[in-house]
Order: sequence, then C-alpha cells, then structure tokens
Amino acid sequence: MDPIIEQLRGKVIASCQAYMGEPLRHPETMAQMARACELGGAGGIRCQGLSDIAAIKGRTEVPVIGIWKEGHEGVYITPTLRHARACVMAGADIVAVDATDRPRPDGKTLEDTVLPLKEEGVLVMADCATIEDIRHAFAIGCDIASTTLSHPGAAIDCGMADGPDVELVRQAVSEFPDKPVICEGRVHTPADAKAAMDAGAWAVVVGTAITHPTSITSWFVEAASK
Ligand SMILES: CC(=O)N[C@H](C=O)[C@@H](O)[C@H](O)[C@H](O)COP(=O)(O)O
Repeated sequence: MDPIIEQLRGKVIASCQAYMGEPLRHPETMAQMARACELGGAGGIRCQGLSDIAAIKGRTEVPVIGIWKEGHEGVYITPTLRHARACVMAGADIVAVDATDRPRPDGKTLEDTVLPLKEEGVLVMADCATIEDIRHAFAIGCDIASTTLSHPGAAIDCGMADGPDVELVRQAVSEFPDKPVICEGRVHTPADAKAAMDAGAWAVVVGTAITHPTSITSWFVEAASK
C-alpha cells in the first residue's frame, strides 16, 4: 500500500470547500480552515480548486486530496485528464475524479482519464455512485474508491438528517477487503462517522458538517423553529 494512502487509514479527512459566490470562498480562508481541521485531528484534507490546493499544501502537513470542479451538472468533479494533471501540479498528493459512467465533457472514458495518471505515478481516488462504479474503478487501477456521488444532487443542499451511504461502504468492503474504500457524503455527525468506520471504511470524509457554517447554521435554525 502506498504510504500516503496508509497514512489515511482510520482517519477523518476534512473537506474544506466554499462554493461559488459564498463568503468564505478564498484560498487563504480555506487554508486557515484546513489548518484548524488539522489541529482538531483531521488526518487528511480534501479541497477544491488549484489556488486552494496550493494554499492548503503550504499550511498543512497531512495528505491533501485535490479536486477541480467545473460546472454543476453531470461530471463536474475533476472531469478531464487536464483538470487532474493541474491538481497534481498545484500540489495535490491524491487526485479525486468523478468515476461514474456518465458522459464526460471531453468525450473521453474514465480509463482514458485514469490510465495516463497511473502511468505518471499519480494516486487516484475514484468518486463513485454505485457498486458498479467501485468495481470498475478498482478494475482500471484507481487506488481508492469512495461513496462521494452515491446521492444524486448531494453537495450542500441536504438536511442534517440525511446520512451517509453506509450500505455501499459495507458492500464494497466485502467485495474488496484489501482495498481502501472511503465513506464520503452526508457524514453529518460523529455517530455517522463511527457507523462508516464500523462498516469497514478506510477513512471518512466530512465536509459540510465541519467546514460549511451556512449549512450548519441552517440546521440549527430549522430545529429551533419547529
Ligand atoms: C457531490 C459533491 O459534489 N461533493 C463534493 C465533493 O467534493 C463536496 O461538495 C462535498 O462537500 C464533499 O463530498 C463532502 O460531503 P459532505 O459535505 O456531505 O460531508
């Protein structure tokens, strides 16, 4: 196992992302956020955009999973080889790519995107929606598979009660006991994180519940107004 991936075993990875037009969207702000998460024990950081990757690499010691999102629909998480290579150049230790079977904006396949990266020695995390995606991702040499895309329309517009796809983790781990399967998406509470780890997850990525104060505030506001 690659030492960087080994380093992530059993860890909480904090996803530090601010979305277009949001008040916290600034590389320095995200670097401060990432450092704060590291001080809280995060064993890795996931972040979006070349400037954020570079800023966070300069401020933290833990492995950084880089993505570059372009667009909002279909394949938007590191959709092409060009995006992935740029994340590597910006300093990402691992690059996460959309690993669903949906059409990609450059008309290439997932293999077309991942194989050159593997030849270049890049660690690739496959953001998956289904068990079929996870099987395919490992078959073509992705290093890590995650449940990131298992809930369509996920991202930040979900309520606090929606939990992670622990069942998908369990199934993937039973099929690939020696491979790193990461639980990502809607891990909103420490109990969710524990459930994911108990299901065999290699690590758990927590975004919104740690680093997106607008969503967290809205959860409290909603609860308080009932
Ligand atoms: C679907 C999609 O675009 N997910 C993105 C992937 O990087 C992020 O918007 C999420 O915040 C991240 O996956 C962590 O998930 P959560 O914020 O639910 O803990």
